[in-house]
Amino acid sequence: MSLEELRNQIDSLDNQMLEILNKRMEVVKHVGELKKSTQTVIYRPEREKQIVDRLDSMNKGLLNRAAIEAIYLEIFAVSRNLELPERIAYLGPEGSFTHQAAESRFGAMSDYLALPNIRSVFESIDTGRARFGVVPIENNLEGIVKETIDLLNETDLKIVAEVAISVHFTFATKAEKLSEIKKIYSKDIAFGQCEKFLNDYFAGKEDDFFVQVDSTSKAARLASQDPNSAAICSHIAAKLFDVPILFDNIQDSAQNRTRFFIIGKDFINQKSDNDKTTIIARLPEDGKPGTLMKFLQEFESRGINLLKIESRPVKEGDHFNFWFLMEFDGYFLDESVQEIMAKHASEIKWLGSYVKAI
Ligand SMILES: O=C(O)C(=O)C[C@]1(C(=O)O)C=C[C@@H](O)C=C1
Repeated sequence: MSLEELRNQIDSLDNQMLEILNKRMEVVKHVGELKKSTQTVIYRPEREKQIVDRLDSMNKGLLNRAAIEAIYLEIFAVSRNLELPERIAYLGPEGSFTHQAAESRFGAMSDYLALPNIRSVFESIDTGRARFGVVPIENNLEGIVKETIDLLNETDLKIVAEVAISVHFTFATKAEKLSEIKKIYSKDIAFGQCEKFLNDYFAGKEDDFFVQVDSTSKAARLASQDPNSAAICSHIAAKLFDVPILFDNIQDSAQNRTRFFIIGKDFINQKSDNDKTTIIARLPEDGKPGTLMKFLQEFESRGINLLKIESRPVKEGDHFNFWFLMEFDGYFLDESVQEIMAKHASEIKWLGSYVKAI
């Protein structure tokens, strides 16, 4: 068949797809009207997962799961915007890994708001400037992002979903030679993830050679303004700010992944077939041995699989007291989870139950 004939086939299929997509949007519009009249939330991550799972399981064609998911995330984003445009705040500026995580979930069509720090993302949701926020929670090499879990403890915002993306760092600079570089900008966590590279090329430099900034894309912007500096940043940020990439993939591990939370106000997911729950536990500070162990046994005895436990200082008085962020398999209304939540009601703050992505 000639190229022209093949293209004619594509045109005809595109016409059919457009017609079907418009039909889908008609139905979505009705869903939006229904949700408006019943005041229910638009974004339903568990329903989106169900749709992708179903399509993947019945799929017999050339598309793989990742391709189906990528196409449908855009369709969902367009659908949600048709139902009710909702703004998404993220730790910016544009080109940050958080931006990449936000786009991987909310698609290119959503209305985004880049904010300078994690606290302002939380505040934007609290004040209604944005409906959802995207913030980093942990990296598999560096560990937890303390600011995010401290803010989850301080505020009443809930976890709507989790997203994980692979992190690749580049070393970008306008300098012609490495010897011309007088400082390197990056985020604390990124410096930590590129230690081997920094030791190979910049061992023995003074502490002020490494300048910590709020985000890796801010680092790229600063490096674009000063040819005697460099940035450790994402590929997109280097491109966005026009800073040439001198070295690519400089991270210590090829398996470098960051996990992000999508947070929202007054948000409760419906149960899916694969949920995770996050809580904060403030156990009594009576100094009795075994308090934490007894609490953990509540999970073990009910067959609940614990996934994570992180301790954070209470920051009151001069004691060494801690609270714990805990994650486990299951949905908050599961009978076994409810038993623990009821028994320890005054000690537990529920942060959300959401589709497990990791
Ligand atoms: O099923 C819904 O609740 C919808 O609003 C429709 C729809 C979709 O496009 O299929 C859109 C947004 C939700 O996040 C989930 C699904």
